[in-house]
Amino acid sequence: MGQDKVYTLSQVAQHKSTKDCWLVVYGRVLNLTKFLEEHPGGEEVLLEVAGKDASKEFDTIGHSEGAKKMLSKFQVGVLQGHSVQDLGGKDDATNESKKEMSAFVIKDDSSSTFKSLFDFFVPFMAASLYFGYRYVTRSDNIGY
Ligand code: HEM
Repeated sequence: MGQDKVYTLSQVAQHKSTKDCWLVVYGRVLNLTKFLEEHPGGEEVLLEVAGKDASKEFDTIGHSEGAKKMLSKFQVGVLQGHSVQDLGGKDDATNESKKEMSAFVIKDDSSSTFKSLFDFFVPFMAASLYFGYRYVTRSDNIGY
């Protein structure tokens, strides 16, 4: 309800009392008035950042997935310049599809390829020279 409404930070700043407490987390404008007393972290911390962007503080605490999913319940709009997808549940699916692809790298070690060719070539040349020499100096070709 009214979640697409766009607010500026100065509009959010008008709501920073115990009876009217808004704040911004991850680009969402949240009305936490009813949540103040229920917040497991206490109402003081929320009132300290009331009317402001509290994304950093929300993050620093290391809120649970459950806490993150609660955000959309209190949402009354979005902060100007932000577009927000619903975090509720979707996040897990997104993370799931982000599973990294591991690349198969065929090791292209050209120096070792060259080395094995060379290893073959040297004895081959040596054998050719040896048998070539034996051939031209063989004792039964004296007719030439
Ligand atoms: C904006 C909406 C917020 C919601 C829905 C929310 C919700 C919650 C929930 C459910 C918990 C219980 C622990 C957990 O599940 O992670 C919690 C704990 C806490 N929250 Fe929040 N919170 C909000 C904002 C904030 C902000 C802005 C601050 C700090 C400025 C804050 C500070 C804390 C602290 C200090 C705790 C206690 C952590 C502990 O005992 O380890 N919360 N909050």
